[in-house]
Amino acid sequence: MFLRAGLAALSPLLRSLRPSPVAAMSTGNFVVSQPLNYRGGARVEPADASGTEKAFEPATGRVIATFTCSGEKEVNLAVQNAKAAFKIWSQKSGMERCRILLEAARIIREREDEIATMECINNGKSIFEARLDINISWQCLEYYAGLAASMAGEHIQLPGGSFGYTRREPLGVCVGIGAWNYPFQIASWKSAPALACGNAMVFKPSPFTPVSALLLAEIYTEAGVPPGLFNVVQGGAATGQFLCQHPDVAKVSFTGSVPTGMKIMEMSAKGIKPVTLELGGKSPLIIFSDCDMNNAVKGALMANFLTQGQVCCNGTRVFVQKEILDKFTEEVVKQTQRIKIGDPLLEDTRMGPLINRPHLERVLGFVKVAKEQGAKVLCGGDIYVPEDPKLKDGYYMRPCVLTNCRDDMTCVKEEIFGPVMSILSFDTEAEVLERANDTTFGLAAGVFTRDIQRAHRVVAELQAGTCFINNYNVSPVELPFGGYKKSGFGRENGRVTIEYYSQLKTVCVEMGDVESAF
Ligand SMILES: NC(=O)c1ccc[n+]([C@@H]2O[C@H](COP(=O)([O-])OP(=O)(O)OC[C@H]3O[C@@H](n4cnc5c(N)ncnc54)[C@H](O)[C@@H]3O)[C@@H](O)[C@H]2O)c1
Ligand SMILES: C[N+](C)(C)CCCC=O
Repeated sequence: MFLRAGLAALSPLLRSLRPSPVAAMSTGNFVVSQPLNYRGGARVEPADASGTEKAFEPATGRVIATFTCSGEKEVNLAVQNAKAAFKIWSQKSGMERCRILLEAARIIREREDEIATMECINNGKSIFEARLDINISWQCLEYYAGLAASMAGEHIQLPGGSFGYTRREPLGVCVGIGAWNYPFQIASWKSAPALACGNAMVFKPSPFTPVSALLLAEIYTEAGVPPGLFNVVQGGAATGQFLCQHPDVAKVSFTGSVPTGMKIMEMSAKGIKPVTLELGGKSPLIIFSDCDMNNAVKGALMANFLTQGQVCCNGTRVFVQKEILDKFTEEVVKQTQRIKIGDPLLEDTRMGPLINRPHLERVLGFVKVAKEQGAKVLCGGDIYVPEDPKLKDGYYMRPCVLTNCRDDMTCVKEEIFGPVMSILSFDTEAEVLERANDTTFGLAAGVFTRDIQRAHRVVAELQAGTCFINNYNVSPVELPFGGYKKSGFGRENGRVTIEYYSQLKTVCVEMGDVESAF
């Protein structure tokens, strides 16, 4: 223990002697040189393979890694490592877990720039946004560290001095499967509550963004978790299936699309495993004529263009009350055209490339269909080629604002997952509520109005798990996040998530004699 304390005291000094990894990283020169699997507290090459994948730098179109997808044997090794670590970790007190998670949060904060840079290179989001994501990530660890120390059951008095109590116990080995739009943040949102509750985790990032979860794994190890407590396996559907079907996995937490979520639920049902599903959306943003126009315009941009529009909870159906439609639209277009697109590692860039070529083409395809169905493109919706020659093969497009939209158009009904905002107009509150709720999704919704009674009345009627009043896409870790309807169930963040990573044991204690029925 003293040795560990001594090393911990020395580690800031040792870190300051390391060459800064950030200084060496810029767009166009990073390649992955270390194994991308993490097991037993170290990076490892997978023990077997189920194919290979390539990871790209979206800003340049360069391949940064060709890696082996983990097969059944590697998945099993990761689960067995997690099982062994679970035995040690689950015996620790909440306070002991709290200290280690706080140390991990501190290291993330210290390495924020390096992690954010890695996120930019592999995902394409701007460094400005990536820093926000990493910020939210360490806050999430801090938040659950705090809850770890105060997790407790109940004491219930029974007749005759007898009593009962409840214990909140961990589940065991939990699996996290992530999407590519918030790679580090998703890994943090899943692992922090899981570990705080005393579980171990095997995490599989999206094959498009395999890199940054490894940094989190290394940080947990440096902070002092037992080797094997947080493991990373790589791959796509096949690797994900091995994880979900593994008999020693107690829970699956999934972030991704609705069709994959259905498969995860089916597989988990066979093993009676609880699942958390954080799925897609097509969220409404309702702008009433009495809104603060400046804030409403800023809110609409926040609701549509973060991470190049590749955000699950984006408010892509922007309903604007008729009286202010023209003024609002004009201002939204003006501000959208000002968004600086380009190299995501430059400080003034606010929009980088989309995740890959097929996805860029898919998003442009949605714009094409929108035009064919009668929508009008007010700006963007086309490929953008930055001046810098090293970016010419990147996956850039101009953010798009569509008007003349109708509720039955494809661009209004389907999740595009790109920088495409559809503006619709409405007359009355009752009408807009009906139209806003007319979707199979229910992830998020927003309302801009100065009328406080209307604001609360409207959100009470909106069928969405996360609602914003006079803002959009902010995500304090203290607030639960998750969906209604086909956008999934279970929650991430907030106190309630403890319930999704633990189980309740009831203990009934007799203080007298047994009154037998026989
Ligand atoms: N609600 C949320 O919190 C949230 C957050 C981010 C993204 N999303 C949603 O994610 C989608 C985009 O992400 P995506 O394209 O990575 O989604 P996806 O469903 O294609 O993939 C998500 C993850 O599932 C894995 N996977 C794919 N098939 C699988 C299978 N059969 N079994 C097990 N794992 C499998 C993938 O490899 C990946 O890691 C969008 O719909 C978006 O709205 C939701
Ligand atoms: C941090 N945001 C912007 C709320 C996004 C959460 C994850 C959804 O894709």
